[in-house]
Amino acid sequence: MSTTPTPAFPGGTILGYPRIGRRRELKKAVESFWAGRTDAVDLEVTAGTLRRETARRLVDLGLNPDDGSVPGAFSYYDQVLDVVALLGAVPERFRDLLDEEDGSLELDGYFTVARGRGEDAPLEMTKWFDTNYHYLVPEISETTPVSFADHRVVREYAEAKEAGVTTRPVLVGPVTFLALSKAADEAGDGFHPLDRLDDVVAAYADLLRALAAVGVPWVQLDEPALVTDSLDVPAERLHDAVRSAYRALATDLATGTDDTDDTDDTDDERPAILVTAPFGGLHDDALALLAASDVDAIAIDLVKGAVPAGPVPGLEGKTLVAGVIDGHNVWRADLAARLDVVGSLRPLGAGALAVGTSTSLLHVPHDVEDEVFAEPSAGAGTTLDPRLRDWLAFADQKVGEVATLARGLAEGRDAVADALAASSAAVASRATAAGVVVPAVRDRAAALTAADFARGPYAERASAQAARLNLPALPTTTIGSFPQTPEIRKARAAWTKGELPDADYSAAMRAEIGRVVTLQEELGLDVLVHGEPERNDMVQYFAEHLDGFAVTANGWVQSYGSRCVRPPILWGDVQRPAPITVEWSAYTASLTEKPVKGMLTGPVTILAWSFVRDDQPLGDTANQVGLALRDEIADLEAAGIGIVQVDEPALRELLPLRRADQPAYLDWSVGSFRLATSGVEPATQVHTHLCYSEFGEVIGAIDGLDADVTSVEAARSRMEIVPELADAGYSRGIGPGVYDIHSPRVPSADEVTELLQLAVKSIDPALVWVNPDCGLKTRRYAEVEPALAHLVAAAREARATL
Ligand SMILES: CN1c2c(nc(N)[nH]c2=O)NC[C@@H]1CNc1ccc(C(=O)N[C@@H](CCC(=O)N[C@@H](CCC(=O)N[C@@H](CCC(=O)O)C(=O)O)C(=O)O)C(=O)O)cc1
Ligand SMILES: N[C@@H](CCS)C(=O)O
Ligand SMILES: [Zn+2]
Repeated sequence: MSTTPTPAFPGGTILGYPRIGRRRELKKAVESFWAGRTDAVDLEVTAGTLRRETARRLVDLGLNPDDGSVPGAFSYYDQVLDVVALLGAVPERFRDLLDEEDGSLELDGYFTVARGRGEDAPLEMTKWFDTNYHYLVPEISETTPVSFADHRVVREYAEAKEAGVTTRPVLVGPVTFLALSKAADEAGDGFHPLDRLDDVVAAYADLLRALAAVGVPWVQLDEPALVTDSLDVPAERLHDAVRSAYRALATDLATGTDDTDDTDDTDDERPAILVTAPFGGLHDDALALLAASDVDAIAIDLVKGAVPAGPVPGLEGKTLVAGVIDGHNVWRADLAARLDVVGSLRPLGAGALAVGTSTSLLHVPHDVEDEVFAEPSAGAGTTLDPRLRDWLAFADQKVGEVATLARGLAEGRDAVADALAASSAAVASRATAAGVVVPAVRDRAAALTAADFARGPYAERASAQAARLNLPALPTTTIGSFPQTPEIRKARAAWTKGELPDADYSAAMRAEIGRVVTLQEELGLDVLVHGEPERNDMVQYFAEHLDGFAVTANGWVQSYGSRCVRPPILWGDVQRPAPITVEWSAYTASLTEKPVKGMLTGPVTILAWSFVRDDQPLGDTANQVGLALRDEIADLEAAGIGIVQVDEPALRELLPLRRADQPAYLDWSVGSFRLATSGVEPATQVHTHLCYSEFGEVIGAIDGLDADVTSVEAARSRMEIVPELADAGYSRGIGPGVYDIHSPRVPSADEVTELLQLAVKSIDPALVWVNPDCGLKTRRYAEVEPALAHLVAAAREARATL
């Protein structure tokens, strides 16, 4: 039984912090290691410096250096992969990478599991709850090795301690780890990774003993699986797992023999345990279970989740960490209102309350002060409107907010009265600022009718498009982007800095488009694209050209591994001051006789990959973006572009984690896409593209988009989605990806043929298009050229057999 060290984290805490570095130092160090320019020691030195600087920075920002309030949440690549490494739980194909003595994985091996090796595919990547962060999916079977193999967490604690900060190691919890894993190929029928819970928990217990042995006061185990009901595990099974895991970790390991002992020499078998449940409301049953367990603190998300009803038996011996500062968006909080929410937890009967963030701060940029604030200027526009400075809170500002609220909780509101007043004033100034509400935008949205969301019958569209486009059976195309070469990036970097004049930059991009068109013609593709060289990112680019958005200079957020994005900030009503893509598409069309596909990012994806305003329903914001895109599509059509693709890769990502909330989401998300695309003539062909997720759950919505052609990621799952779509009655064009662009591997023509045959077996071949899984921006030409040549050859061969 634990005697709880209450109150925990009286100065407030955060659940995690960005780890890529303020200037992407980790990204650069990791990529330089991969390229062989530096060795593992160099990388470890850079990472160590970054970790120490982070710990000290968090203390400077107000977190207590001595009581485990500072999270130790570093990762070289991904926190789920870190647990795979902790346990040595790698798939069979990577077992040779494990150390023969202790089953651990060296840094090189760790990256190999993440990135693959020759024919050995890396772990699959998928979205982390409803964020734009991707984790690696562990593959577990009855025989996967599981032990406490890697002591990195212990070493990193010692490193921070040495630098004067007592950190709280952060790990994905055992239940979430297994709930998110998939059964490895060799697993028997009916096996679920959770069948290995006892083994995994035993390894975590060994880790906790090792942490206790070096005096770690607190450990954090993240269990976001407990906020969703849409995993493939029944809630009862998850709850049984929670009961069993935390009995073994919290009850069966002794702790608290002497909480006042500040030496490292105790009889504790484990540190105090904080279990967190970010990204939504914790299931009532799970809260009850955790409260009844012997864990020492529970963190709940009070941004996405509601205040639970109380009292909750068992909480009296625990600290409840109130996640009132939003870890997933960038708006400065109304601190007085947030303090009220903390106060409203009193009826739950917790032994103590602490202030925290709703999620890790991994999902927001480092620091507002890293931005350049100036009146909007010409050029690429990474300066921020000075008004935004006062409205925003990135990770560092959020730590300050947590510290202020904690002080208010401990000492009373008067102690922080000035800070509360300043935050309320900032929130109020945002509400009334010019551009936040634009009457013309509101009037246009209010005048919409059902007719604005619908096109004419598909049969009529299909025949008009066939007559106009005159395409062969199994038409070939690509998803839009071609490789973003170092030359393109260099030119854009120079242009952004003002070192390359607009005309020269534009000429460089046009030259690139010319090369991409020539290549596609030589390859024999049927529908051509311009290759998107002018886009830094498929969302940021549009945000730069729409009113109501701001973009940052240094607001990098990790998307996966070393890849980062700078999510735009959607702060006001959205409108399109001028056409965005028309000039590029029209120029492309002037270079070829083949049909050219215009390329836009859809409203849902623009919202999903931006920091969105929180002062109106997301559906209203989506319709504003939808209307701006509708105007863009009308202009493309007027410029003679006969095919327009509107990408919605994030349609699945924004799907609410609770099933009850999903129908309303699907309604507005599908609606905003239809609003964007329904203004065109029947002869204009609308494509959409979906990737990065399992789309089985949104099959109905894919049909509801009413696009003439839908391309979907399908190569790795071997066309799994095609029969699912056919069974659901989907009967418009479908382009299941036949080239897995996530891998440097070049598929042979035979492999492409095999995938194509699988597709045409389960759906009318007249509907099938031939394309890669996604855009080619992250690949190199040396891979893309042969892969596309094989794709075209396979399509031609298949045509002959139809
Ligand atoms: C499709 N995906 C996307 C998601 N979210 C988005 N917002 N965008 C997406 O495309 N989510 C799901 C997936 C995630 N996938 C990816 C894939 C690839 C990246 C990626 O490559 N990111 C790049 C940064 C891209 C970018 O913003 N490029 C800019 C700036 C480039 C840069 O760093 N320039 C250097 C100078 C370069 C030089 O001199 O050579 C600099 O500024 O220092 C651009 O092209 O202008 C990355 O590097 O991580 C992300 C998500
Ligand atoms: N048109 C985009 C879609 C990515 S999801 C591209 O090709 O990169
Ligand atoms: Zn894609």
